[in-house]
Amino acid sequence: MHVVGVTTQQQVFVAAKDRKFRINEILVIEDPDLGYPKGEVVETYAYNRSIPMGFDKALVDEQVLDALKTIGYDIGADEVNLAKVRLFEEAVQPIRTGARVREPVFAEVRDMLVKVAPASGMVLGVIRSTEPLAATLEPELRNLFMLGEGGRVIPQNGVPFIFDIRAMQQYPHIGIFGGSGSGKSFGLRVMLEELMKLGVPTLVFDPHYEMDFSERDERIPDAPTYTDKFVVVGIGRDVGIDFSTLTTREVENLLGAAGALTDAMANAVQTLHRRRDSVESFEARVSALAEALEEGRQGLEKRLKAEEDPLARERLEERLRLLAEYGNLPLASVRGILWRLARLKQAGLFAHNIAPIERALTAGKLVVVQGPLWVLQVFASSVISTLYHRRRDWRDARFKQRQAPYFPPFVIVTDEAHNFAPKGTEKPAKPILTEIAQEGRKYGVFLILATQRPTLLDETITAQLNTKVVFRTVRGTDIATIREETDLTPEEAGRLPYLRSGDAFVSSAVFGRTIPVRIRLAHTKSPHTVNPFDEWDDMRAREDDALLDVLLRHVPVYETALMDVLLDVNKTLGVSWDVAKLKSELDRLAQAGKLRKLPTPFCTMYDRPKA
Ligand SMILES: Nc1ncnc2c1ncn2[C@@H]1O[C@H](COP(=O)(O)OP(=O)(O)OP(=O)(O)O)[C@@H](O)[C@H]1O
Repeated sequence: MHVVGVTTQQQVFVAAKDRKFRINEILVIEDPDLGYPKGEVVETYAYNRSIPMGFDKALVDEQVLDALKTIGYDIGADEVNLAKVRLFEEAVQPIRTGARVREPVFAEVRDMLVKVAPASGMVLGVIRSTEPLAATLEPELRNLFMLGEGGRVIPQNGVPFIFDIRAMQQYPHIGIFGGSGSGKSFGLRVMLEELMKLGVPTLVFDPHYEMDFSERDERIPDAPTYTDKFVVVGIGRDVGIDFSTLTTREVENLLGAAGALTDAMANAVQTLHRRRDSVESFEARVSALAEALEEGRQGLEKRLKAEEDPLARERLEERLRLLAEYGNLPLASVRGILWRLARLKQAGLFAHNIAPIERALTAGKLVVVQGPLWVLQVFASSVISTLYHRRRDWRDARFKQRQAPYFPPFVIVTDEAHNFAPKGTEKPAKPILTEIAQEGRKYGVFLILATQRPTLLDETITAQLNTKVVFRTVRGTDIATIREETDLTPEEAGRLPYLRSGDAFVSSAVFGRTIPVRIRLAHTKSPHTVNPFDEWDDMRAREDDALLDVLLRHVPVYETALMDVLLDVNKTLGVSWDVAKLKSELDRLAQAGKLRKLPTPFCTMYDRPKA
């Protein structure tokens, strides 16, 4: 391989007769005067007899052709491979044309590619186009994972990409961007496995109910198990919000998340909520006021006059007091609050507290919080604020040499991040996520935010994501956002729509340049990996088996005597079929070969299929 054509201090062309170039591969230029500069292939071209060189004048000019001839190429006869190579560091003077070029050995590029040992970092996959370096890798960097290529499972075939979690202290927060099916969720799973490996306390919001790590991918030998490293909690089932700890502002936010609040409603909440209110005491006050407003002062007074029961009198007097105090609040607003409160209660939001989450995080585990998206948003805002402040209080207290209970540093992870912190609109968790994006580093609280739509994510937050993992992205507006927010070159941005599932560019301040990565195979499987059509087929097969079990108790079944069979089917399967439905099912099973249909002289008969 040789340098050919006009060279600059940033970029050269390299030609080769006997090998093809890989995009992103690293090459060393043997120019001792310049200290053996290294660069990365950013574009490749191949020429042969049918596409001779010089054909596309824009790229290969006379000087390239002359240089090739000088070093012994037979233009037009030989196959010529050409690569545009961008230097990692600008050379102090242009590179000498004709200089020899070679593949590096691993030791020469180690510092650029590997920043931390596999045991201390997140081993996310392989750096693409580093196959030539595999032979010279150190033993501790080999055989760390398996890769999935075209449906096959293959061993690690290059330099591992290991993300130094400690570097987050300096360059906090990670963004994961990619369109549907690009491998974003898969990549997130791999990251979470690595966080569990490292024992980093992690809080995951899982709107897709997919982050469970119990099931191993049996294709991967010796895959670690994660069962004791994570817990899954459901909002309303295991965790919830302790209403009595909420400030009035937080109550307002919560109710607003159940349905937008009008100004009058917000005012009503501010007027009616009292510190340390339980959900019951707050609801009782609001609903008593609603009844009082409905009945009016005169009605209440009339009833009070006629009422003799002391308890009932007390209730009426209480209503009159409420009316005197809050009678100016519109009934519709008060009812609006009740409706929103009921919605939150129905979601189970106030039935539990966050103790299970605190316990698991303190034990260095990963906690997956599941629930419908809107409930998750409400819950996230509350739990993140509480835990962030707990961490902050501990740090601040330590700084001021005061005592405060210890709370560990932690990572917050969410998919569909644009729903939690959208650009332009307010959502319950947005203020706290923005605060953590800006200040979290100081306290050891970090974000990993995944989204299909980076353009819709709040810009303040996007700007704070110091590492961005970019998967296949097709939408032009999202590509434009990614270009603005990363150091992806125009060539790399141009490749974004064509990346395979599981390939990504990692643009990170930690590395100072974009690194192309193939994400490793996850050790565990998502509960959703079953194809939905296979699942449907399975379901139907199971239903058929249950029906056949009943029918075979009655074979041969005569079409003219179906009553007993029907009663048994209805009772055993818990259905309420009529004779026509049973007949059609018998015919369907016969057609599927699961029963035999036989005409007899008097009627049709169904029997076991022949063995
Ligand atoms: N690193 C990888 N290696 C091998 N195959 C992968 C990899 N990543 C993803 N795939 C394949 O691509 C499919 C889609 O990936 P994934 O479900 O992660 O996409 P996604 O970007 O999260 O899409 P969505 O947002 O729709 O969930 C996976 O089911 C898997 O078969």
